[in-house]
Amino acid sequence: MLLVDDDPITLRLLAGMMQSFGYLSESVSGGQAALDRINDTSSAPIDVVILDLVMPDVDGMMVLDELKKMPAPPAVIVQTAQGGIDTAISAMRAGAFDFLVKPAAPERLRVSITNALKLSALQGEVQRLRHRREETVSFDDMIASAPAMMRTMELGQRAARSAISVLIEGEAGTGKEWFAHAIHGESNRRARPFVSVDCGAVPADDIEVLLFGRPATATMPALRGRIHEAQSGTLLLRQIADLPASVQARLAAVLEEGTLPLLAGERVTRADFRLIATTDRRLVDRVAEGVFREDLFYRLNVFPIWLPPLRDRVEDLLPLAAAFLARFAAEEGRPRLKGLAPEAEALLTAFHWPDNIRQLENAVYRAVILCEGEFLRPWDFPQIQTALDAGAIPELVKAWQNEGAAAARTRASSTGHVARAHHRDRETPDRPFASADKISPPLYGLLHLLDRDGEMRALDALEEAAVRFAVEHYGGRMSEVARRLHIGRSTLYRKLKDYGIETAAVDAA
Ligand SMILES: Nc1ncnc2c1ncn2[C@@H]1O[C@H](COP(=O)(O)OP(=O)(O)OP(=O)(O)O)[C@@H](O)[C@H]1O
Repeated sequence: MLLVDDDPITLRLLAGMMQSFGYLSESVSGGQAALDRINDTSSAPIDVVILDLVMPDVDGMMVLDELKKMPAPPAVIVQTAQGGIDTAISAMRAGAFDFLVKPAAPERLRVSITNALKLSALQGEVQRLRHRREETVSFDDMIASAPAMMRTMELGQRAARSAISVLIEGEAGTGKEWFAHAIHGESNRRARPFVSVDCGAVPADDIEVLLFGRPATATMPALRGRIHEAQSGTLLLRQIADLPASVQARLAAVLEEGTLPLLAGERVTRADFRLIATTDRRLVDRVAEGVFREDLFYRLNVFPIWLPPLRDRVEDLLPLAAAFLARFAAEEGRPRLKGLAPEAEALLTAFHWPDNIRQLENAVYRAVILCEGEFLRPWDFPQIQTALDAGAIPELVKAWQNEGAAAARTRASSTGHVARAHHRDRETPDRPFASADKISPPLYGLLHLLDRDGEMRALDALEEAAVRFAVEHYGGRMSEVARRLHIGRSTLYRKLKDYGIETAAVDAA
């Protein structure tokens, strides 16, 4: 979040709210400083700006005008002391996502931020998919801001500027095909064909004809190969390690001679395609094993790029999950779905994702289908939980789970509800990093005592979270909420008002 206001007190208030909501925020005191920060590509990208309209020098409207010129500007929530309808209309016309009158109620601001984040994730995803369809994917369409990806992206951009052959290696589902699209989309061949062949998916007997075509015979017409179709564009050979030996030899010959395979009656044509090959097996090992031709390996390995696995780019995990969630929520008609609950984020972060981004995409899809509330919770990711239970978790998390399960069993056996409590505990590995702060995990674990910087959250923020949870947990039955919290109903209603918690109380009468 970027907080922009010339009033230091407002900035402090907003920063406090952001901390209690669990968002990372930065504050600047003027419009120009805000634009400088948003344009600063060396720092983490800004998702949402909370912008004051009335500021000296560069004011909020000028900031909005500048942001409109950017290809992918952050969502802007405008905040101003002027509540006039004209101001609101001008700000929305200038591209603001929402408009709040100062001082905005925390709950109203939180809803606005949640919606803004959802929208920006969806917009990004829509743009990425459109680019994919139009074959104009660029590196900007890749969700990749992890340090481990920076060098890789730079290599990809360099490769895009020439016609050099590229070998992309990396575990399954790391985004190799997507990366190849980006190289093509940023090259000067972007308007030319992009032809993709999955060497692992085509039967060995057919791949030669598919790739190189065949002249007409007495019974069959001539067939152009994929290699001919890629002329002047890009040829992507996926799973190149699966190419049968005879086809490897032919491909090596085409690359050596630099001419397209002749179909009957054609003139010799110089081969003019950029070759990109991908593999999830180390090609050099395949050469050592004697199953991949060394000469072809050297022809392919001119510009090798290694895509790191998702577990080595944890910074990208939650943005990827948010983008997938936005897409699937839209596709599946779940407009109420707002995002990932912090416990679900912790669960995803603790997992090691052996099948990488594709696995994350599938897990989020499944969770969107399973989810019945507004936020994806740990129990919407049953397979990930099972995998974690199976021992694929970091030692830190494992230690906490054992501790949590033991605590749950002790507590449950003392109340005679062993099965239910254990089940709950398995369903809610709520604070996987809790052992780091030496706090024994609560059974339901929805209350985070520490903020993202590892500092204690303010008491009123904790109280607010507890009240919110209680209202949700008891389905808005206020007498039950008050009874469980050991407070009077009037105290409860005062707290609801103080914290701006809107409820449709079912027993308010
Ligand atoms: N940086 C990214 N941003 C958004 N989506 C991505 C990104 N990288 C990969 N994906 C998505 O993840 C899925 C897997 O990507 P992709 O098919 O490119 O992986 P791969 O490494 O080629 O897989 P395989 O090894 O099985 O061929 C795809 O649906 C793709 O859209």
